[in-house]
Amino acid sequence: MTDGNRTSRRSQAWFGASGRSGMLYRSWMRNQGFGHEVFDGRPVIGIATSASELAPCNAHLTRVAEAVKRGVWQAGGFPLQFPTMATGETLMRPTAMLYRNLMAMEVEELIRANPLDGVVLLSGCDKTTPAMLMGAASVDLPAVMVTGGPMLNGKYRGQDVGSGTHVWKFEEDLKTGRMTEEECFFAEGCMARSEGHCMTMGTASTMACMAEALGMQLPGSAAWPAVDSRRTEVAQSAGQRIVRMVEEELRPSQILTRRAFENAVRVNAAIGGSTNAIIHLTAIAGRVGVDLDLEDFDELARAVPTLVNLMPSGTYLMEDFCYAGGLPAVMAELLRGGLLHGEQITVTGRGVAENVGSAGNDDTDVITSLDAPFQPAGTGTAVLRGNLCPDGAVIKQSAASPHLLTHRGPARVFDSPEAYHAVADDPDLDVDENTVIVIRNAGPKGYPGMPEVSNVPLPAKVLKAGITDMVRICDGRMSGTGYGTVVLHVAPEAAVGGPLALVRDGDLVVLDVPNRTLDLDVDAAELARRRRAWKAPAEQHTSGYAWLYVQNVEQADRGADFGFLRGSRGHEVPRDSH
Ligand SMILES: O=C(O)[C@H](O)[C@@H](O)[C@@H](O)CO
Repeated sequence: MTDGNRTSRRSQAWFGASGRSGMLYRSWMRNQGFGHEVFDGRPVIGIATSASELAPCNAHLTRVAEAVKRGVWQAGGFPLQFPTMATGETLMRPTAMLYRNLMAMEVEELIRANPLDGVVLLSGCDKTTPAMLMGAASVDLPAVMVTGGPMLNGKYRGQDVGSGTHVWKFEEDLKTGRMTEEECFFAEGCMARSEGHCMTMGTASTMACMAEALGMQLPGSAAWPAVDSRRTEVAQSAGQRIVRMVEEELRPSQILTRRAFENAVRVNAAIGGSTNAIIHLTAIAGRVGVDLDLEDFDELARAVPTLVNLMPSGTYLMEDFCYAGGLPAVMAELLRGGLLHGEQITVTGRGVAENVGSAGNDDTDVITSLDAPFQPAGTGTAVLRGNLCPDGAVIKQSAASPHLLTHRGPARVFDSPEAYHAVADDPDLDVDENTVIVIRNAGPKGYPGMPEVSNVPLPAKVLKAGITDMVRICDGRMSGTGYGTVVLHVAPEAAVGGPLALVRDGDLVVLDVPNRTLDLDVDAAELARRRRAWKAPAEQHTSGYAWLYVQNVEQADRGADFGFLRGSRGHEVPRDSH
């Protein structure tokens, strides 16, 4: 080993200590059978894993951790695996998003409090990936991410079915009698054929791609299926690489620069990524002091066509994306068009261009070119402003119906998703295809946690008439696997008195996505009168974590992080414990 930094390493403040403290720090570790040599100043690498049977997309990470460990040992480091909390969206109520910041806080504190020189972050789904990145960014020790990989493509009766995306489709089929309960029950299993996260371009796949686009995971990592042996190989490489990163002192603050975020925003547009990426990237940027606002997402993405033809915007699934060349093929194409910062440093210690320069595209149906893109530039996720969303709102155009992107229709307002669900199947519900369904009080403070409730199913009456989409507006989020003409993340949210709180049944809503506006056609004096009469909803929580969350969470346009968690708090060695 050519490493001359052994004695100055952070972990040596524990393991290199003399007297009582050193004995305490080393002795109990030896109950795991480690010999004295592991304390000799070699890089001590934490392997943070969100493995949990309650977060199914993360359940296999213990196996991935074994490969990382192997790599760390091979490179001369000392690997120590530790669990973090896991926030799986499919089981956690009211939403895993309520716990993203808690997990980020836990990751940050665990890294800082322990004798670690670097960390490998293992995560498997949409909230665990940003939570790990947020926590690690706030500590700023060398860190590399390994995401758990997508499930194999769903297969049902000869057709590809996508996790999430087909849940919404099958729900409609059930409502309109095209499918029976038994068929749905069978199809459930067909959508989850292996370990891994959603194999659509939902938020898990998107955030895995974002980690790679930001330069925080090794090139090509995002797309390998969870069960592919190359996922294990890449995990082993990450284990080897983190040891070198510690020696090179390559930290997240050098990787997560404004340019890295600009790359990620453009890659998100090219892959037709989840709207949730906007919230998570904003929150991660907040941890490293990078200014990234909603307008950046719109402006940077406008020049980028959607290149990747994956559900929910398109046809294919993550396995196809992987075999076509995965993210390196997309990034190579964006570089060719001058749309990425090629010199931006990544965890490899090299720039983006060097990492992906030679990547080829093996299926131009799945990953299209800039010359013949799947969808033209400017049709990705748009940021809206107007008197209904002064602090912004977003809409994923590629997953919406083109004919509804310019729409004027009467509002039908529901104070909660439950209020809507209670009447959605009523054949006499006073709605038609022009109605704009407004769901409010689903924002960060209002629900709380900003759940994925915005893409409510269409009213049964409308579905039965053969209508497949309607405009919906909400201050909540939508699953990255979802689709429809749904305006999301309306800020400020209704629960803090945002204009969404003032909408009444019958008010005309004017949506103009090409001009990026969302307005309520009600005069200002009337809105002011309604505002004076508005009363804030009663507090739902007066103690506990949910109370802490509501007190501190910022609005969607700020990334819904806790205000007090913004920025980096570094990795200074804490005081002795005995
Ligand atoms: O945003 C997403 O992709 C979601 O959280 C999914 O993981 C979940 O809704 C299941 O489809």
